[in-house]
Amino acid sequence: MIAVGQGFDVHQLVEGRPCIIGGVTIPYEKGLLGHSDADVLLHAVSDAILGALGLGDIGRHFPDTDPAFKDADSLKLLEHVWGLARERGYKLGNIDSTIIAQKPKMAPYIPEMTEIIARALGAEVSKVNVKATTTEWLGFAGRGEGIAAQSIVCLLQDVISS
Ligand SMILES: Nc1ccn([C@@H]2O[C@H](COP(=O)(O)O)[C@@H](O)[C@H]2O)c(=O)n1
Ligand SMILES: C[C@@]1(CO)OP(=O)(O)OP(=O)(O)OC[C@H]1O
Repeated sequence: MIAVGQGFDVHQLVEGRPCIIGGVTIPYEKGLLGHSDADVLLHAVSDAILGALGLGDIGRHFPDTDPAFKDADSLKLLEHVWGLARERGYKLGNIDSTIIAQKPKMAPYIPEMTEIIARALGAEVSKVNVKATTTEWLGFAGRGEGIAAQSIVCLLQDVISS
C-alpha cells in the first residue's frame, strides 16, 4: 500500500535566534522564531508524514502551548513522528522538499540536511531530496521576513497476502 502526504510551514526571521534548517545550524544574521527551534524544513517533513498517516499535524502532537516543547529539537520531534509511521509498518518510498528563502544561501548545507533527514527516517540518502528556491524578491520570503518549506512524502506499507 502507498500513502502520500504533504506538509507546509513558515517561520518568521528575526534577530537573536539561530537559523536551524533541516537540522543544520546555518551561519546567518537572523534566525527562525518559534516555540521550538523553529526548524521549518523538519516541520514540513513531519507534517507530510503525519498527513500520509492521517494523523493531523505537528501542532496536534506537540502543542505550542506545552512548555515541554519550548526550544524543542525538531529532529527529536521528527524521530517521534517517524516512530508512528514505523509502528504502522511503513517505510519511506521517497520524500521531496523545497525550502523557500531569499537568503541565506542553502545550497552548501543541502547535502548535510539530506543526510540528517535520511538518517531520521531510516532510509537511504537517495530516497531524500531537498531543494531551495528564492521567490525573486517577491512576498514575505523575498523581503526576508520569513522562510517557508514544503514537503511531499510517499510511504510504502507491505501488504501480507494469504
Ligand atoms: N535560499 C536559497 C535559494 C536558492 N538557492 C539555490 O539557488 C538556485 C537558484 O534559485 P532561484 O530561486 O533563482 O531558482 C536554486 O537552484 C537553489 O539551489 C539556494 O541555495 N538558497
Ligand atoms: C513545533 C511547535 C511545538 O513546539 O512549535 P513551533 O516551533 O512554533 O512550530 P509550528 O510550526 O508553528 O507548529 C508546531 C508547534 O506546535
